[in-house]
Amino acid sequence: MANTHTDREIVIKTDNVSIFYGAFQAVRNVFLDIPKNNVVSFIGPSGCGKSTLLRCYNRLNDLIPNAKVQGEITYRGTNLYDSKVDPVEVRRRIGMVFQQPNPFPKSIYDNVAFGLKIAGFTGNFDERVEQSLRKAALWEEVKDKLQQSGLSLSGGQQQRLCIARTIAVEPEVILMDEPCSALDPISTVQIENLIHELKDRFTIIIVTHNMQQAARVSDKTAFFNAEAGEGGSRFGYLVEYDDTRTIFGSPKEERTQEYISGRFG
Ligand SMILES: Nc1ncnc2c1ncn2[C@@H]1O[C@H](COP(=O)(O)OP(=O)(O)OP(=O)(O)O)[C@@H](O)[C@H]1O
Repeated sequence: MANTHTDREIVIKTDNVSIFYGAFQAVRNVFLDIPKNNVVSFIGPSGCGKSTLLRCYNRLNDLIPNAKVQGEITYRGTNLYDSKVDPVEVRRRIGMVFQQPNPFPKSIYDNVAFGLKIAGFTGNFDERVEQSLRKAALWEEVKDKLQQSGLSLSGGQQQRLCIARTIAVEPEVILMDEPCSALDPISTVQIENLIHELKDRFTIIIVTHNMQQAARVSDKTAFFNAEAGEGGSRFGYLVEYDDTRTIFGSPKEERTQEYISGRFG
């Protein structure tokens, strides 16, 4: 039977990628393709390199001294690490939402408009700000107070504001690094519902510690683990990557089964 997920167009290819911090190898030999309009979860025990790999997809590791990427990451056929590629343009197309909501100390309106200005947007700002806040399921709550500080919002609203800010510049991919871990359960459900709606327009990669969340929101799940290598230091590697229902229902690897059933990690 045809697999609808893997038959989809591939947006990002991860081809034998290893990532180092100085001499320390944090991630080893990862192969992993991200299909268009899928939600892909990265799960695994602490320190297995989920965030490290995620940050490579929009070259945020460039900002970490000593970080080095080996192998090839291609976005729509272009090597993201080619010397001709502009990391600022990469980050416009591949946006990021962080664990702690981090609005700018500016008005709600300006939080969304700011990135547009930087990106050189010359269209109708009011319209784009409203659209972005609507897509982030925040408009109804803030439409009468757009000039109030973004910091006056609740944590869950701040996170949706950060999502609005990210989608305003119309990226194709959104990276989310534990986007709900600082939020209460109701805000978490709102963000999970939002992720469902956003996948019609965006491709989403989400790092999460919450396995139920991975099972609820994602089409595909990548399970990573960490193991001691030569010299005793621990490196992260991809154990198994498949449709989420397979990973949580009938994984091929024993390590995955142990992890999802709570026997380690
Ligand atoms: N800036 C850095 N400099 C040096 N080592 C780092 C840096 N960031 C992460 N590491 C190391 O790389 C390894 C992978 O870390 P990473 O944060 O990617 O794992 P993770 O799976 O996302 O963990 P967690 O689930 O705890 O967030 C760890 O051993 C970590 O200590």
